[in-house]
Amino acid sequence: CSSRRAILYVPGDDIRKLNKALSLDADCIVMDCEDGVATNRKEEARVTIRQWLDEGRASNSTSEWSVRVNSVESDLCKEDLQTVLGGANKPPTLLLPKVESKEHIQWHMGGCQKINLIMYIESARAVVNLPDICRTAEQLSSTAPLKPAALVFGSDDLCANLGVTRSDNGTEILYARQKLVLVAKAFHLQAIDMRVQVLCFDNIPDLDGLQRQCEAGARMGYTGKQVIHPVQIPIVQQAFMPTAAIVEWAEGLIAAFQEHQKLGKGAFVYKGSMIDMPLLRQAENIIKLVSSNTKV
Ligand SMILES: CC(=O)SCCNC(=O)CCNC(=O)[C@H](O)C(C)(C)COP(=O)(O)OP(=O)(O)OC[C@H]1O[C@@H](n2cnc3c(N)ncnc32)[C@H](O)[C@@H]1OP(=O)(O)O
Ligand SMILES: CC(=O)C(=O)O
Ligand SMILES: [Mg+2]
Repeated sequence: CSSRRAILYVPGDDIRKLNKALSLDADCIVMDCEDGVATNRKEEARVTIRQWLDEGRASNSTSEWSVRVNSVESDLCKEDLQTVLGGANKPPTLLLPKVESKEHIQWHMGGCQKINLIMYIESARAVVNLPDICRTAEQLSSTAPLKPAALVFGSDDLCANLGVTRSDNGTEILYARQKLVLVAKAFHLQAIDMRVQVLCFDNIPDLDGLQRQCEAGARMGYTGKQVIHPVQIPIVQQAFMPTAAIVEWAEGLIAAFQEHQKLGKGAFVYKGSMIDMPLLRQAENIIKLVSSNTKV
């Protein structure tokens, strides 16, 4: 299946935006019950999402239509799950915000079926407990119906929790951003990067800033990013797809590696760099990324 490069939030109570999302090419649409929905509209969001699923509104869409419920600690989560999962058409993926401990995962692993699980890491406690959270999710998934699929870096809530204000490049949360990607890789989870802070200057979308931030995230090992507006989708999708030049380099390297193996050479020079097994693996990762990002 294709990986999630652009993950678009749509407030679950906003029918106009849900309809709009049908015409967009986001890899994953997040129908939100959480922070994009006003407190007095939570019920409206749940019911709208349930209806949307019941009516199979997105059945022809190539996007993955997922749902972000409210957090375990919010007192809204149980009702969200009952409504959102309480019909025949279940969302393929559930996003759990503000996961802070293995107990939160154990709470969720209780009662639903064969659904991908995406966990938000967005507090100091969550960053500290991250390996424990992932290990618990992995262990429980062998018997429970939720399948851990990805970690989301919730930079906005993390900043609120840390008592800092986010800068555009996010140096104040760099450690957490790097830790998340490292732990995600250790547990074979996709790492989904933070959303951009600045949307536009003088009403003109800051797409260059978005592009730069995607490239920085991709260099760290992230393979997708959260977006909140349609205009951001193609920039993110392109930034998380290796360029033609990189693919050509990787293909050439793999071919040269095979030739040198036949000659009994484990190390050789290709386009000015020393190549051995780890470089082969890096090149293979690029080819895998291209095929997982190509929708069929
Ligand atoms: C920290 C977090 O948790 S992030 C997640 C929570 N936040 C969100 O979910 C916010 C999602 N985004 C939005 O709601 C909107 O983009 C806003 C409120 C920021 C701006 O909305 P608008 O003022 O309507 O933006 P704008 O006028 O530029 O929109 C252009 C078109 O795109 C649509 N659109 C904008 N955002 C979205 C979206 N997220 N999903 C689908 N369609 C959208 C608008 O409805 C509009 O469509 P129309 O021309 O058919 O009316
Ligand atoms: C996206 C999100 O939930 C956050 O940044 O807090
Ligand atoms: Mg959040």
